Amino acid sequence: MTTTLLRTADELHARVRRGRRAVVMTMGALHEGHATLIRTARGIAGPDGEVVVTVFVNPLQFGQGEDLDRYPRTLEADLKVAEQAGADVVFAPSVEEVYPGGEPQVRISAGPMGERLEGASRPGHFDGMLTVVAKLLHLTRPDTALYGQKDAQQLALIRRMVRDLNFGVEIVGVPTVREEDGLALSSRNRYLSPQERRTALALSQALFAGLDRHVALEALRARAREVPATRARAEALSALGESRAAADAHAVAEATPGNPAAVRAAARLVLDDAARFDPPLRLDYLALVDPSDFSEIGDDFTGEAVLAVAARVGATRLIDNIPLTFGAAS
Ligand SMILES: Nc1ncnc2c1ncn2[C@@H]1O[C@H](COP(=O)(O)OP(=O)(O)OP(=O)(O)O)[C@@H](O)[C@H]1O
Ligand SMILES: CC(C)(CO)[C@@H](O)C(=O)[O-]
Ligand code: BAL
Repeated sequence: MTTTLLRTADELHARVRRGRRAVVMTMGALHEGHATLIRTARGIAGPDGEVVVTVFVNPLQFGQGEDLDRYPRTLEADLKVAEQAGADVVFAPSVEEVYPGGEPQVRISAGPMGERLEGASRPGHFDGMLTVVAKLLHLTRPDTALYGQKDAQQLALIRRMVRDLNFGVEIVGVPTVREEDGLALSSRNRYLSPQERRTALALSQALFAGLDRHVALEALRARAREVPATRARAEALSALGESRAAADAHAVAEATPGNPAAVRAAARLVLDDAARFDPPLRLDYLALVDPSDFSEIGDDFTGEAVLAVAARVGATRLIDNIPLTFGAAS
């Protein structure tokens, strides 16, 4: 398969559409995470449809002092990755092509969800991101658009925009692709020195520590449901001198409340440790949130949640997250 490079909206519009169109939006510097999105898009579009990959470093979503100028731009290599993964078209417009009148005066507002976590650390980021996503959806007119779970808040906001503003496009989320040691693939990983990369591993390790604690507590919780009179049982076992069994039954009885706090604490321990590494990890946030609005979940929360982390290592800011389900088994 040969991938066609298009640079202008006119070229894109002149292209005769065929079958189902699936779009993957990127800022370039493509890696295996992007390739996975493109392969998934190929599967959705099928052999008779088409896959369009956009490559555009959007100035609108970068704040002052962020890495807009040094963000890697590697179009030649990107074309090869896109082609190998099955893209029909790479649409790589210039800034002037996307914003012909300069910065747009009318923009999408991300609302309250866009002010939390990433939005609090990067004011205006999500307005700029949604504005370009809206433009790219209008330019590429896909049936389906795919985004990575790695940028969970971005994915949630795009879903919200599409629903709230009736964009009429299917949004598909793709699970995070990781290195073998757990580090989430990210274009910004290429900024890291080997020492910084070692420290950066703490992000995913913290999430997995939170996940391990979560799995253990959910198992206890499920057992608590099976044994209704657990506290009474613990006391009875204790009275009989069965101290280990009593301690176990006690843990089951106490497992129900406080799971989110315990998950946060387990992750936090790993991050606190990494704050003492050389170079140190500087935590921006660790949060356990409801993915429908990215607000912190309470101790009695049940359903899908996201454990999210953002931190700086040297001059590089990285994010990662992991989905967790509370009270799954009933
Ligand atoms: N490791 C990954 N797994 C799955 N999807 C990913 C991964 N990394 C990026 N993506 C997705 O690829 C799309 C384009 O992302 P982008 O070009 O910003 O790459 P990135 O690696 O996230 O870069 P950055 O370092 O800027 O965060 C987004 O939908 C993003 O969520
Ligand atoms: C969705 C996106 C391409 C918009 O610029 C960007 O935020 C990204 O690469 O995740
Ligand atoms: N990967 C999300 C885009 C950004 O960091 O600007």
